[in-house]
Amino acid sequence: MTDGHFDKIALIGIGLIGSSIARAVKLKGLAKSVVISSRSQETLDRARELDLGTDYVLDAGEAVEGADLVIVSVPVGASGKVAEAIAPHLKQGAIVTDVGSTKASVVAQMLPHIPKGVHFIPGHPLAGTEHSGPDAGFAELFQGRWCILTPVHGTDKDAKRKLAAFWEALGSKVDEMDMEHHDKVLAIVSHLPHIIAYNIVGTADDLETVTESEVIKYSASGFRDFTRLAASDPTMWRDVCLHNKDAILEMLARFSEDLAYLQRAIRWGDGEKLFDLFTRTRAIRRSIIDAGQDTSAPNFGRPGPDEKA
Ligand SMILES: NC(=O)c1ccc[n+]([C@@H]2O[C@H](COP(=O)([O-])OP(=O)(O)OC[C@H]3O[C@@H](n4cnc5c(N)ncnc54)[C@H](O)[C@@H]3O)[C@@H](O)[C@H]2O)c1
Ligand SMILES: O=C(O)C(=O)C[C@]1(C(=O)O)C=C[C@@H](O)C=C1
Repeated sequence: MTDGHFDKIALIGIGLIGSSIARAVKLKGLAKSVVISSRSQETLDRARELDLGTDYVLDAGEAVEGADLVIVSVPVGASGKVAEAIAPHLKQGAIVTDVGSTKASVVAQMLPHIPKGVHFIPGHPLAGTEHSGPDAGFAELFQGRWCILTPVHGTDKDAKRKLAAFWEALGSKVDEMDMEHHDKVLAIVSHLPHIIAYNIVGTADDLETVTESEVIKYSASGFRDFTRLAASDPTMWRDVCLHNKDAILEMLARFSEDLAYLQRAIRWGDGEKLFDLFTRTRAIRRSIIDAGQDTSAPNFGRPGPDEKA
């Protein structure tokens, strides 16, 4: 097998991430066979209609028989049960990975079930959208995005290299993190933004009853752009919140302290504090775009022709 290629890949879960992997593997010819497994016959039938793989099975254990690479792409709260189901069917030397948005909990759930001689290397592609299901995926999803691996102690270096090469073949940049550090970083850059988006949509909806007027109807592009994340899958984000609870609560506390600072500056009319904060944070947002991390609206946030940079 050359770098990034595997004879047989098994995809457990074929939603946005699983189907994006399937499409990219097919486009780049990274596997001789791709077995797709979903617990839902309807989802499996749709995956077949979309021609995402070579074989389609309901039973995850059957799917991983003889597989060289197994990728678990299910809500993080389900990863332990999937690991338990596939464990007896994994071949020696196989690589098992996941794509879960939290890592410490996934490792705690999956690692106890992984047999000796099988390489478990947790992963997380920092790429996605607010959409779900096999129709939502696209081959380019991972292009130019980070994929974080959080190897457990004693991980085989050759297996790790093969998995990193696979993600690089999908277009990702690969880095490694300790799983606890990953969960803290993702709590602020991903989990908190989703929680805030869900929350503000709820607040706006509640205000409609309080103001006895239509609030959401008059929301403009700012509200729409800010709350895109609130369209994300409830099952996925329920699980993220429950399985990264400590890091999320720590970041929520920090965020609330900073919000109190902002609230106080508004209450006391401290325009200088507000201006300084907004200037600093706008520069940070622009640096994210300049670093090429934001592909949603490449020109969004850049200074207009009449704006000072
Ligand atoms: N959506 C994103 O932007 C994104 C980005 C990076 C990582 N992830 C992670 O990828 C994983 C999959 O997310 P997604 O966006 O592809 O979700 P999705 O809802 O699009 O697909 C989830 C898949 O898991 C299956 N599934 C659901 N519950 C299951 C269960 N209890 N047992 C077995 N299979 C089950 C579904 O049938 C579906 O095939 C999650 O762990 C998520 O945290 C998501
Ligand atoms: O772009 C989006 O809509 C996403 O939610 C993708 C996103 C994120 O950036 O927060 C969401 C969850 C992940 O685990 C990784 C990426």
